[in-house]
Amino acid sequence: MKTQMETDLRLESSLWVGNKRYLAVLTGWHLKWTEADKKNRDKKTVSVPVAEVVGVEEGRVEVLPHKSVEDTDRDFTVFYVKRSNSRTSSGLLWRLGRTQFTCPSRVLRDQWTKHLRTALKTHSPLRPHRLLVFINPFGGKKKGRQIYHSLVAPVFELAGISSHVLVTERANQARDHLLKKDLTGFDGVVCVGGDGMFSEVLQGVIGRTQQEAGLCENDPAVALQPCPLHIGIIPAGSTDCVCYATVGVIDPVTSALHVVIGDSQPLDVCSVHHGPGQVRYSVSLVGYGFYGDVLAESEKHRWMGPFRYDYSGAVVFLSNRSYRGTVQYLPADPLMSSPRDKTRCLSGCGVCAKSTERLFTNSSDSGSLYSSNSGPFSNGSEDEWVSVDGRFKSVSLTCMSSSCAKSPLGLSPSAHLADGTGDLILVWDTNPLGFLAFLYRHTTDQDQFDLPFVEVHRVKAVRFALAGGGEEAEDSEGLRGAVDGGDGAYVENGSIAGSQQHLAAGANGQTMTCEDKTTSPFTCGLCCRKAPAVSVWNCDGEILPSPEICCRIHGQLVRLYARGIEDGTFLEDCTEEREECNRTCR
Ligand SMILES: CCCCCCCCCCCCC/C=C/[C@@H](O)[C@H](COP(=O)(O)O)NC(=O)CCCCC
Ligand SMILES: Nc1ncnc2c1ncn2[C@@H]1O[C@H](COP(=O)(O)OP(=O)(O)O)[C@@H](O)[C@H]1O
Ligand SMILES: [Ca+2]
Repeated sequence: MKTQMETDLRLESSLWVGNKRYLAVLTGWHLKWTEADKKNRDKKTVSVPVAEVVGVEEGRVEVLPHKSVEDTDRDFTVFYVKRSNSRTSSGLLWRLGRTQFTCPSRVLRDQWTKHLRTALKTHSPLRPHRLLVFINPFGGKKKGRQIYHSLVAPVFELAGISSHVLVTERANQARDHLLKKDLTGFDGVVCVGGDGMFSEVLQGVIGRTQQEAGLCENDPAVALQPCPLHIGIIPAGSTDCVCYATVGVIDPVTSALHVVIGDSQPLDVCSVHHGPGQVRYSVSLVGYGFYGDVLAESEKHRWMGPFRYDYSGAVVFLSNRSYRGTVQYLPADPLMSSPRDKTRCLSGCGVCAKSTERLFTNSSDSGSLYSSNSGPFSNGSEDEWVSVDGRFKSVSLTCMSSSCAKSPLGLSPSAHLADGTGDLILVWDTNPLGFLAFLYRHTTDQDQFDLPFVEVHRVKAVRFALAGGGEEAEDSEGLRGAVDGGDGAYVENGSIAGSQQHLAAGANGQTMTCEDKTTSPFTCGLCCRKAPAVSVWNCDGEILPSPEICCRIHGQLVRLYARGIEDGTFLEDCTEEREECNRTCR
């Protein structure tokens, strides 16, 4: 049955596209046009959901690479999302589709543009009108500014979005701006950069929301307030994992289109409490051991650009480290899903949809995870925690698959973007060949969890402590203790990179100075009599100063301008008209 709105918006006319006549129909939900002068079986219909119309302009208009307008009074141009057939990565590339229609009269042209604009307003309530854009000019291959101005700004302009653009001059400028400045009137924040830049925006947006709600974000017991501002990511970094895992492709135009049509993807966030009053938020990797060491090593080679991770990965792999620790985790409900169930979280994911209901109605998944009068390491449901003590190559927690170009299925291929859980991956100490096999499987579709020294658990919270109170670190030969007032592992003279003599963390904020005074703790690892006993945590590309942490997953705390990964397989062999297909072709 048609709604009143659909009836009001319905328009049907015979229009021309080039030298062919089409029957064009605007229903409440779709704009369709079908060739009029062909026999039935040859007729092709193009159908665009109104929600995917980017803009409507009078005249014959072009936008990319440069804007040009031929102002004729019987023409109008419709811009919309067009999916590209090329399948180079896990999701679908979006392009700006454009069709120029010619009407029999100016009156009819004005009727079409008016109806289309009304339909857009009615169907896409989350389309942004005003955006705050942060560009990191130094991220990735240093092309952030160019990417924004040549590929993204024209699309924003076409969609009638007004953007306030800030090119950052220092690290944490975007975070500080979001925490302190007036944000009235902005619908969303867009970051042009990599995961580090996204992380800054995440800290700012979540922090600001909690400040305004009067909540203490440092207390792991507090149920955090979901953030009203949407976040858009224009990929221009090195790993771009958050973009890859939520869109499926690293492509600035695709991401810009998700922003302008006001797509909305909820995202789980992990709060990582790493000392009294110290919290950071992560959506992808919280990793100790291998991933922490790779990040610490890579910071010294930023000049290499994205290749620094390959180089540092090789250096760290060759240093063959493993670390002792106690990992405790609070398992998620095994009936909901499992990290080994071979499903994938795709656009419109049923597991995430069910979780929305559960997360916002069931208090046991939100506020009462920790009782507010007890610390994060002791709470009402202590007997539910599982404790594992041992020596690990790596300990990783991820709220999403964390897929990226290096690993198209990610650290945990069946993880969900918005189910309120994270996946904890424990890789026990093993021989270098075994660990290489584990790493290599990330680049293929082989199951990286199907190895005897790997385990994976779906969890709601995790705690990590140095085994034996960090005694092993203090005992390490080749390291002599030096108290430095609480900075953490691999802090080089108080900062992460840049000095000659390095320090390694001991327990309780104590750091150790390497006697050999080599430039890097990792090359040192090959020459010191004993390797450092403590690694660092990699929190979405930032090094945490303390090895002892407590993490809690907050279901659907933020929203991205994205819709999850679209499964393109159906488009290729789809014989239905797009509006009949209830999968990707919706
Ligand atoms: C023998 C082949 C080995 C290949 C191993 C592939 C494993 C890849 C898993 C990558 C997970 C990425 C998780 C995301 C981390 C980012 O937040 C972080 C910062 O990114 P950016 O701000 O864009 O610089 N990136 C990393 O920590 C890099 C990890 C690279 C590990 C090899
Ligand atoms: N203008 C700037 N100068 C130096 N560092 C910056 C600037 N703007 C942002 N940053 C920092 O740069 C780091 C890396 O940025 P990112 O965009 O993630 O690039 P990449 O993916 O190459 O690491 C982030 O941690 C961010 O805080
Ligand atoms: Ca999740």
